Amino acid sequence: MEIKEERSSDEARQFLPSSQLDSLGEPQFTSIQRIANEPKLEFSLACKDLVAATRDRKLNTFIQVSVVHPVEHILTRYSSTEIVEGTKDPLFLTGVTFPPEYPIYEETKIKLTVYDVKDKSQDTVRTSVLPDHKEPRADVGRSFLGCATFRVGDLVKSKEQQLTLTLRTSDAGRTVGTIEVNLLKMGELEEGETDHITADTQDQKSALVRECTATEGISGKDNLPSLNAVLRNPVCKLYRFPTSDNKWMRIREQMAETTLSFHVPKELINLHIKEDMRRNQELKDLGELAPHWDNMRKSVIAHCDQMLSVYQDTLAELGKHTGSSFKSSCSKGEKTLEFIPINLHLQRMHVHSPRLKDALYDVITVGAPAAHFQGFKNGGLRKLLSKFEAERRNTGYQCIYYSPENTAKAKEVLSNINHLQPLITSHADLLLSSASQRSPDSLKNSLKMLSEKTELFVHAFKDQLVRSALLALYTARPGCVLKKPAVPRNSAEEGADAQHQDHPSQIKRQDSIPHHSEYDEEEWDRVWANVAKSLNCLIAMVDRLLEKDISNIKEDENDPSATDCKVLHTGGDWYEQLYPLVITLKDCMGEVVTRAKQSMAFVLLQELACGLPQCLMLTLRRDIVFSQALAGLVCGFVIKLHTGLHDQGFLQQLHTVGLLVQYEGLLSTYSEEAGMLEDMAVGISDLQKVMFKVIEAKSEDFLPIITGRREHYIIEVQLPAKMFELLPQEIKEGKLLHMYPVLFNVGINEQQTLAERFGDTTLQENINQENLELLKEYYKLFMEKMPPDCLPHFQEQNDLKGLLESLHQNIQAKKRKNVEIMWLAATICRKLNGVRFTCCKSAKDRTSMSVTLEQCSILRDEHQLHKDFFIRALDCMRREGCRIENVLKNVKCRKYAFNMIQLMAFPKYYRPPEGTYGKADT
Ligand SMILES: O=P(O)(O)O[C@H]1[C@H](O)[C@@H](O)[C@H](O)[C@H](O)[C@@H]1OP(=O)(O)O
Repeated sequence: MEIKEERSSDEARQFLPSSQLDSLGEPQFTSIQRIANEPKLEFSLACKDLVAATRDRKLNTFIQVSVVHPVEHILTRYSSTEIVEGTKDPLFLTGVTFPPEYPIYEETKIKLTVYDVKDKSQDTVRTSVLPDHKEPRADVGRSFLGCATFRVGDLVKSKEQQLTLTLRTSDAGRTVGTIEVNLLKMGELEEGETDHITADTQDQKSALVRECTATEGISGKDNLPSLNAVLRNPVCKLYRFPTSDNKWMRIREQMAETTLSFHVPKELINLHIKEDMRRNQELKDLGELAPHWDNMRKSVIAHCDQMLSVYQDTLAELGKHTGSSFKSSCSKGEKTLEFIPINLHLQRMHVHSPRLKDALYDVITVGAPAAHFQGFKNGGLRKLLSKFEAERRNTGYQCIYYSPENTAKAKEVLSNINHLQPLITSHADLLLSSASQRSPDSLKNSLKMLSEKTELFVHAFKDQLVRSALLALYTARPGCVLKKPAVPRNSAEEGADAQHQDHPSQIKRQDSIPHHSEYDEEEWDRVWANVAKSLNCLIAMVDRLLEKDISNIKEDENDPSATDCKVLHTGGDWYEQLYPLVITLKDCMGEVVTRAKQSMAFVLLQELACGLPQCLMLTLRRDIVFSQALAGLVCGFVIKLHTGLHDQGFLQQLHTVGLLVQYEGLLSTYSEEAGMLEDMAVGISDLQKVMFKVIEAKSEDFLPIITGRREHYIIEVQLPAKMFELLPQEIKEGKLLHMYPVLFNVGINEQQTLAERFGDTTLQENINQENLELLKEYYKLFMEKMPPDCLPHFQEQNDLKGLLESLHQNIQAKKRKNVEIMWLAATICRKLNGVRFTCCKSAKDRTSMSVTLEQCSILRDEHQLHKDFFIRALDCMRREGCRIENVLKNVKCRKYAFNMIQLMAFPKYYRPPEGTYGKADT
């Protein structure tokens, strides 16, 4: 029989014979009845009276689960249980679950093979992909005990929902015990069913009682289309753990990749290309410049064009990418995948425990957003940006220094112009068409819109920066050069900045051209004020026309015979009277636009020229890091929105306060990872520039839409009409939703030991301190804006206050590898309804240790996991759970990439179980 190793549900299609592939939707096999979006089949396993090959040997067993296809009889290795030590009656905590899309039918057979593990560290079969031997070799750390096969239909139709199978040796001869298969129904559990099993091993001391209670479905089948649009290749695991009062709780662990890994970066690069093309055009449109400035412009444009082609090439490459929707850890240094987040996944724990409501705990796991291809030789963004800014200030380069704030302001003014000018033009045209139709209401409306937009437009130029830049540009025109800086009165660049706002000293003034004293500073005021004046004229004219109209109507009421000729006469008048005023408004606006655009483009020219080519490389680096961070954030937001749709408190919090987004970083502050942490800190902080908006989907394409520019992005998340209806009015009306990202980092590996002993940990300390302040600000806002009883977890305000205080103290304490910081920050985040992220370099090894620890700690603290089973639960999740599958899909090997030295350096609960770690090609 042919053997295959199960990978993902997508690949599950490969297990079907080609004749079946076409009929996947309508198989000729009997499908298993199930609830939409719920797993197809779930069962738990236990063995009884196992017989060891040699007497006196205590058995350490696990079961390997394989699926036999009904037609082709291909055997697919599907999953395994954990190893239960020292008993002939093992009860396995790891169950088996088949996700909704898995091709499994009543006719499908399942083979259960029991192995005895002799040496856990040598348990290579389960840590790598090897064919199943009919007679497994005993020299690989385990030996075959026996196997049994059953038909899925027999299990689902059995009266007791249970099968007891005889285990036989492979020659179908000797009986070596029995296996009990218990069907589980997570969504619709029966009341009062109990099953007492007393374990006889050290780990299974307590009497285990299985009891099921009815549950409220929380997976939300209505959410399917819009959630399915972003989630891919789910992996699903099932466990049952005892509670402190000897009941069973069931845990479904899920992990899925997301199409957003590629969608968001592609959208973003597209926007960068548009933004940069527009900027390059604006530089070209600066008009005639003196030779010094013109050469500078040429050089800047050449560099910018080069950079533009880098973005275009990357986008083209990403366009070719098909297949998997995640970037593996091995691809982190690939140039064409620079913008894609590493190993981005949703990690979900669904808890169904007796007497408690079902609960979902989500963590987004992703590699630290960082520019791996550019490398970390000179550090990361945090250092690079401040170094660059300091150098730019201090070098006497031949250009004018504008502070980062003023450069950002210039970009904002340009963006406002580009946004408002077409709007004003179209409202002005609407006004004229209302006039020609002689429609008073529509005239009033279009005038209202026109006034609003024109006021915004006029307001956009109030900044002193525009004045100072206009003068600077004036002096940069051909023939005008100055000895002295051309700083106008009340310059925007005050204090230190003003000293640097200078022209190249070596350029001499030519006497034939105007001195800056000849510059008419008031001219700009006049041009600018003309827009407002021409708007006022329009308003006055419309008022007059409308007044006249009313008086005509009154007259008509007295003399109806005069109506016809008046309508004709005054109708024509309206358009004719307004037309010249509209043209004047457009002309005045055009004049302002030309001047303002050129002056602002001149500011941008300085920014670029001062730091070529580093500034473009830094922008690229920042874009790369931001793209990775944004893909994760969008994924986190979409999932949070779907799970919180029925929680009115959360929705209110979302639009009144905003969303807390908490990142747990596990990077060390030593060597390259310090650079990664610097990148990550900037990338996360840049997420403050992002706002979300929820819109109703008009088609089946639910993917988010991104608009904006580097300083400010809006992400429109689409929901189907039925779900959109559930939102509060404010969100439905398009209220922008704010993000509050915070990062807390605690390095835990051997590199961090080095940093603590011989290096420097200030980077981590500073980041944690800064982000604590941000978290406190969010908490303050939350307390001000939200009623105290609005959150499900928010029973005691003091709770949160105490946690924040404790976090504060732990950060101050500067204790080594203080993982308490992470637990506190994560708990605060959950209590504040935030989105949780966990990141290390690749989100594969350390992240897996951390999320599994977090899951088990939640089970202990919130769901009464029996304290004796804490470590066993942790080991189950690490050995057979979603995260080892994550390792497999990244490096094609089921081993966490830790060696003994690394392990010894980890805090105790971050160490994986024996046999699950070792050398792997990462
Ligand atoms: O997922 P990570 O923890 O970043 O993986 C690390 C691992 O912790 C470390 O022990 C190993 O030596 C590798 O550096 C892993 O990183 P890769 O990015 O190479 O997977």
